[in-house]
Amino acid sequence: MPEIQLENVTCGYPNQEVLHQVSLAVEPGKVLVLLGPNGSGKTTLLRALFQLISVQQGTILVEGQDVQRLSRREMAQKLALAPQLEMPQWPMTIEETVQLGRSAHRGWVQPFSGEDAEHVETALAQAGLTELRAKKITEISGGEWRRTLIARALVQQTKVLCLDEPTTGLDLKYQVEVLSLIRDLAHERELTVLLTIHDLNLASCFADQIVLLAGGEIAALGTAAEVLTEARLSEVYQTRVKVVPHPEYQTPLVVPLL
Ligand SMILES: Nc1ncnc2c1ncn2[C@@H]1O[C@H](COP(=O)(O)OP(=O)(O)OP(=O)(O)O)[C@@H](O)[C@H]1O
Repeated sequence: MPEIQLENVTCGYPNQEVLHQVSLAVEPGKVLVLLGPNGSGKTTLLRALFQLISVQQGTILVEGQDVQRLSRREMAQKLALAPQLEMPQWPMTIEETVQLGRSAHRGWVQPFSGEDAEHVETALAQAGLTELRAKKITEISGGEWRRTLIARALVQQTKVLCLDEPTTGLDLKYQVEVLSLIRDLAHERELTVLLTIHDLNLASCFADQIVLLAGGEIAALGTAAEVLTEARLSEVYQTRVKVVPHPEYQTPLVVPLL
């Protein structure tokens, strides 16, 4: 059974329908990468999955259950999101922010357990934040904040992890570290990952499956080699590209032509 399944999903905003009849499935332990030009509907798809916007038609299933029937708490135990646009509001520390990710498991009033603390330690280390844990989130860099959001999602210990542009603002080392970590968690611990990204070459290296969105519809779905073709990318992104074999791996490398 797929961990996540969208069946003919149509959704959007009061003044604009964004996704039209989108169907896709993510198998357990796989990394599915959503690609597509600005405004193609990637974030809208994640918002629909998390019920932040309602689905006008179709269904979204998580572990075979309709998300519309799940309570907020059940959702938070099944799905974690590292959002794209959240801004740090209060002068909390990085550690306190990451601890918030445990609330779905212990509720707001129960004390923090040893198990909660262990998960926080692990997530801080995985996101490279152990040394920075005491820093106020209002006084950290954009990349440190991005890693804090990823750690807060990891600490939820859900089976499904969704990340909206997780590498934006990260330097090269952390782009590779974050995506390697997420891919390893998927392949070794059966975490199911759905992420959006603009870097076609990172998508090519790290995705098990790619969905290319264009104008709220699926333009292509498959492996990197199946989806990332010169003709399709040039058409969808309206710019010329060359696709060559990666010098080290069996994945396509996309080079823009000026
Ligand atoms: N809150 C909103 N209210 C109304 N329309 C919105 C809202 N958020 C996004 N849209 C519109 O929905 C469409 C899809 O936006 P979405 O954010 O899903 O695209 P995206 O593929 O994630 O883009 P990007 O790569 O720029 O982040 C766009 O035309 C956008 O203007």
